[in-house]
Amino acid sequence: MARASKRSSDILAEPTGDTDDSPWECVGTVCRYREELVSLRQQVVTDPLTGLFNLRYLLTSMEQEFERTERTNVPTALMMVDVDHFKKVNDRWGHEVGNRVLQAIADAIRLSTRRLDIQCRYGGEEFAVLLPSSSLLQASVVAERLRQMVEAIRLQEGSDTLQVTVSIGVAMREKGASLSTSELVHQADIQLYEAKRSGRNRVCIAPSPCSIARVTADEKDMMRSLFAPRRE
Ligand SMILES: Nc1nc2c(ncn2[C@@H]2O[C@H](COP(=O)(O)OP(=O)(O)OP(=O)(O)O)[C@@H](O)[C@H]2O)c(=O)[nH]1
Repeated sequence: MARASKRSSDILAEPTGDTDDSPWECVGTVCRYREELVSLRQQVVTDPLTGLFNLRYLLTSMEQEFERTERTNVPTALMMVDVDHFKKVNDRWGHEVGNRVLQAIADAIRLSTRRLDIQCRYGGEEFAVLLPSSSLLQASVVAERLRQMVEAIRLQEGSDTLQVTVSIGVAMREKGASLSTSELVHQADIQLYEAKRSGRNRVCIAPSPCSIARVTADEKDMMRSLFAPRRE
């Protein structure tokens, strides 16, 4: 499972149709221009903090995958992932450490999903993963794997160890469903809200009940110490 995953740069460095002996590749100033073009294409669809795709790319990809679902009769799933109590992380450790947490979660998303999946930062401390050709059951397995992977992350901050969890909502679009991109996001968000409401650190998928978070006593102690008032 642990393997290099796709980054947005993989897709964006795709060939432009020029052949190896194209002037784009071998004439000095023109070569530089081509690199700038690739870099600009990359910036337009990439979240700079995490290197994941941004919302713009997610929405375009959802439209494409919905078309594929209509043609192939294979569903598309969406996971919405939100960091639990992230404000407390920022408040206690500062924004820079908060950013490191977001980067670590982005790495976990890359590692726990397939290269074909579209891994995005939706905004703030919320992420989205689009899973082409995936049923709700398949997506729920991926979501639970990600939940466990994030729960296992330990970030060292001075003499303290920092741990965070995520809540995840999953929804799916099948062939023939009159479900727009924003409606699919909304359905996954409803499940995400349910995961938060029922205790956080869990995956919720309609119509199943939310999976029970497996937090050990040691981890609960860790969370308590993390969120305790700052020691002077
Ligand atoms: N470090 C950092 N913090 C961010 C970024 N974007 C948003 N945030 C912070 O994320 C926090 C989100 O807080 P809330 O929306 O209250 O959510 P929460 O504390 O995670 O609580 P629950 O979602 O209910 O578990 C806010 O403090 C934002 O300032 C970012 O790019 N970097």
